[in-house]
Amino acid sequence: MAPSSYGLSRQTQIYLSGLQGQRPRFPVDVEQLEQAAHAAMSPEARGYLSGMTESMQNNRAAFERWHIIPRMLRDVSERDLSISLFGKQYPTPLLLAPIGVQSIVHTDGEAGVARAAAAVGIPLIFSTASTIPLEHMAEAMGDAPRWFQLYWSKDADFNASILARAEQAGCEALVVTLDTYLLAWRAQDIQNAYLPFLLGQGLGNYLSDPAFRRALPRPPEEDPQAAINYFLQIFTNPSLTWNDLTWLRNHTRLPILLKGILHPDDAQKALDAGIDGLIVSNHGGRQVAGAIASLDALPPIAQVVNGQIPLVLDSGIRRAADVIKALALGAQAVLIGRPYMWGLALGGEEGVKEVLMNFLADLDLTLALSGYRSWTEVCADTLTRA
Ligand SMILES: Cc1cc2nc3c(=O)[nH]c(=O)nc-3n(C[C@H](O)[C@H](O)[C@H](O)COP(=O)(O)O)c2cc1C
Ligand SMILES: O=C(O)C(=O)c1ccccc1
Repeated sequence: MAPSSYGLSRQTQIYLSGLQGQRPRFPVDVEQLEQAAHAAMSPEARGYLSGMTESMQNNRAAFERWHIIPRMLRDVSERDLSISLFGKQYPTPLLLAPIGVQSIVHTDGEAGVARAAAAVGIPLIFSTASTIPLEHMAEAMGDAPRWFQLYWSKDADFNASILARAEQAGCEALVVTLDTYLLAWRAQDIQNAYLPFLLGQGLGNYLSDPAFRRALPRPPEEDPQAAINYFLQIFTNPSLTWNDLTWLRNHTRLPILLKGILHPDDAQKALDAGIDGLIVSNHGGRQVAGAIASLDALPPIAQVVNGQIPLVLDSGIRRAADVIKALALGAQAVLIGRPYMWGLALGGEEGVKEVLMNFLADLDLTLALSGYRSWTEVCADTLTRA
């Protein structure tokens, strides 16, 4: 992979545009970006995207308890930000988290995010709960890398069918989300009595699926309500256990990552089951109020896993320094969630692109200024406890 120059070229381009009187169109500072995006959204979409605020603050506090100790005079003129996962090379350790119902914040929705991810070169994880079918997102991305996230439903035929479709659409890995087998008590959504599926949003993969359609009394075009009801009936499956993972292995050739692992004993169970990777995540603080911050869960999990399989972290990644902290504590990659949705809410596809290009520039410069040329050099010594 070519040495990185994300940072310097982006800075130069922005400063030069400034000479022509042009300023960035969207807030560069991530807190201001969030505020501006919140102001641009409907109260229902804002409530849905935010979820539970106290668990999110817990995630942020965990990042703030670690500080980077920059190192000097180490020739960082050429940098390589790339990583390799499951035998594939990716340009940076960033991927876009699977986020359902993107259509509620902007009409560009999933297609806009897919085009932006492909343009910027950050792999995208398709959510099962996308408003458009995964094939449409794949088409919008050309050859750019994508993974698929599965909400493991009660309908085995649908599960098998959607896994085959994801493989067919060029997804390179399968993320199985374990922490959302019920939707949490989310006060804002309950207050707004708002669930996007009831309005037909987020059902693209279901309505287009032959197995799902076979289970309906009439086609969804004739009887949308019956389709929504069936979706609500099968969407999640709280009866799953570790034994069910064999079914998955028999239905996909892709590497399997489990998303939502927070306890080292669960990490051990995943290793015993022959799982290929873990996503250490508390679902962006959206499921269990008072859950451990994912960054705090990472070191004990990294100890158990001991390099046997890749670890990915999400929940609270907001800027480059957070990525360095996660990698120093044992992750090989991270997922960005809400920040790209804020870009989408403010500027559709262009907004997502801008947020991601700023993130990459920050990542390149912060890695260099911390004294590192590549991720292999980042380790426990990189950080100190605040
Ligand atoms: C609006 C919204 C929808 C989400 N939908 C999904 C989903 O469909 N599948 C999934 O595995 N995770 C979903 N997540 C969780 C994200 O994948 C990710 O774990 C979380 O957003 C990361 O935290 P961050 O937003 O702080 O970066 C969703 C998160 C949000 C904010
Ligand atoms: O809202 C969520 O956090 C989430 O994961 C989800 C669940 C179902 C459909 C879409 C998103």
